[in-house]
Amino acid sequence: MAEPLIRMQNIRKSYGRVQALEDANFHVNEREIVGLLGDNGAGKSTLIKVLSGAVPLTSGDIYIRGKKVTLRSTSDAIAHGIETIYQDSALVTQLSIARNLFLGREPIKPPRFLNRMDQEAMNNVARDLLKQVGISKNIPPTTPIGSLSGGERQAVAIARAMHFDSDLIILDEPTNNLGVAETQGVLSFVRSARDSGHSCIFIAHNIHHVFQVVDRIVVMRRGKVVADDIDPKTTTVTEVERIITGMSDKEIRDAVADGKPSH
Ligand SMILES: Nc1ncnc2c1ncn2[C@@H]1O[C@H](COP(=O)(O)OP(=O)(O)OP(=O)(O)O)[C@@H](O)[C@H]1O
Repeated sequence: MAEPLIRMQNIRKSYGRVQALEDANFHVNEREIVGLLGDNGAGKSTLIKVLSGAVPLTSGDIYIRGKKVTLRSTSDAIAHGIETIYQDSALVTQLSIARNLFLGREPIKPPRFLNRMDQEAMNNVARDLLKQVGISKNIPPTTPIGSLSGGERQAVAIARAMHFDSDLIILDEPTNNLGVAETQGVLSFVRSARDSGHSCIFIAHNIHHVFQVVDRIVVMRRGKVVADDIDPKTTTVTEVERIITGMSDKEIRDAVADGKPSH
């Protein structure tokens, strides 16, 4: 079988005496959207922070396409093609969509020694990207981020990750505080990221949003991954909720072995 894009093996993370991750095993395949679910304190954010280089792991290994990597910082993770989009995705509200897409990585116009940003190149790329994620209608790339809705801002952050060729885009609660139409927009941006060859990890407390967009669901409990191959097409929301909160570890093992949670 092909190596997954990302494999995290026996990951442990302790914060003093708190064991946030306990031998967690997790993987993401190429072109796959994985939904990461779990109750408060289950360890989702810690797992993602370890993968995005934001916190160091205590022990365990991370592989990208089968090659072991060490992620010492968020820039390390970005250099390895892992981009994390938080709710407030570090966009600068006063700057245009185009400038935000290139923040810190602006193209320079020739002659290079004059060090002038290539505004036209940025606008052209921005126009294409906005079309790809489906928000090009009547929104010019020169529009300041401050005048976009929450959903459109998420789209810009996703477009940025797509343009800079992130293999894995991690979305931490991207639909929080969004209305129904905006949520549908964000879900479709996530699908377009997958369709153009990217993988995504999608974390959301709203399990219905997860069901609408992911290819596979992974559930964490008390620092461990307790189910990692739940198919949203053949499993119900109620069954997944039971795995998140209700079932004993043995019940989950039996249910996952049967391919379906028992009733
Ligand atoms: N910086 C920290 N210092 C100490 N303990 C922490 C820290 N961050 C997380 N923890 C603890 O680690 C455990 C896992 O927390 P984590 O935030 O990863 O869970 P989560 O599944 O993301 O929860 P939520 O859905 O509430 O965000 C919890 O017991 C939490 O209190």
